[in-house]
Amino acid sequence: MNAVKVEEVSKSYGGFRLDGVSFAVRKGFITGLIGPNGSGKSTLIRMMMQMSRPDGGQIELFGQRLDRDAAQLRERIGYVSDENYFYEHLTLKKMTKIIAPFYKNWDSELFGNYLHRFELPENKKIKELSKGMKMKFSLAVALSHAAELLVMDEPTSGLDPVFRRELLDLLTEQMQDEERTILFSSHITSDLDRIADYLVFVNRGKLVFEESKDEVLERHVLVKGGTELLDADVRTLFLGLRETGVGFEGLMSDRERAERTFGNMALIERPTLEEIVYFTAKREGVRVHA
Ligand SMILES: Nc1ncnc2c1ncn2[C@@H]1O[C@H](COP(=O)(O)OP(=O)(O)OP(=O)(O)O)[C@@H](O)[C@H]1O
Repeated sequence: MNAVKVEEVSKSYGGFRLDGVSFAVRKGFITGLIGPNGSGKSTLIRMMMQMSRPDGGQIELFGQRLDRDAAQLRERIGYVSDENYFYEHLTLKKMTKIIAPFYKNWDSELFGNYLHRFELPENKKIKELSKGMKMKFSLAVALSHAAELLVMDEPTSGLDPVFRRELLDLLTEQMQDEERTILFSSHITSDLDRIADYLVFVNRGKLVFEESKDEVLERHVLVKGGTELLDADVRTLFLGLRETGVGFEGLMSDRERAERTFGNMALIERPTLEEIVYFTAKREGVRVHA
C-alpha cells in the first residue's frame, strides 16, 4: 500500500525542469528523498503539499488524486519545513490557538509535552526563535494531530548535532505504529543512512533510483585502484570517477560486474550513501558540461 504515488510529474521553472518523475512512498516505512542542492526535492514536496501544481503528471495521497477532491487530505499530513509558514509577530501560545482548531484530532496535552521536550518557550514570538527552534515548533505541531503521513523537507538542516540525533530517535519512535509513514528529504545523507527504509534519489530534476536502502548499499561498490587499470572501456563502467595522479576511486552500480572486471587487482568497498550521491551527481555534471 502506498501513502504517496507520484506519477510522471513534471514542472518547469526557468532553467530548471523536473522531468517525468515517478515514485511511491510506502505506507508504514521511512522513505528518504535524497539529491544534491537544487535537484528538485522541495519542488516535489511542495506539489505533494498542494503549495504548487505539476505542469504534467499526477500525485495521489492515500489513493486519492490531488487534482480531484483533496481538500480533507491536509489534516492527515504533518508537514515540517524550514520555510516559515507561521505569523512572525505572534507568540507560540497565540499561534497555537490559531492552528489547533484546524485539526479535529488536535491533542493539546501531547503538544504541551513536545513543547516541554523541545524546550520551546510559549511566550516567545515566532520571529525571536532561532532556525532550529522554528523547526522544532513546526515538528511539535506536525506530531500533535495524529497525522498518518509526516512530510519533512530538510528537517535536520538547522539543527545542532545533539537535537538532530534526538529527532532521528523521535522519528524511529513514531514508527512503532505501523500506520505511520514518513517522507524525509535531506542532503545530509548520514541521517538517512541511519533511519530510512527506502530511498528516492533525484538529480537535476530526474529520478536516479527508487529502492530499499539495503539494496542500494549492497548493489553499489566503490572501486579503488591504480590508473593503469583504466582504459576507455573500463571507464564506461563507472557511474562516477575521481582520479588523482596515482590512482582512482570510482562508483559502480553492479557488484558482480566489478568483481568480474577487477578481481583482486583493485580494492572493492561498500560505499556510504554520501559517496553514492557524490559520484552520481558528479557524473551527471560531467555529461551536462561535455
Ligand atoms: N518558485 C520557484 N520559482 C522559480 N524557480 C524555482 C522555484 N522553486 C524552485 N525553483 C528552482 O527549481 C530548482 C529546484 O529547486 P528545489 O528547491 O526543488 O531543489 P532542492 O532539491 O530542494 O534543493 P535544496 O537541497 O537546495 O533545498 C532550483 O533551480 C530552484 O531555483
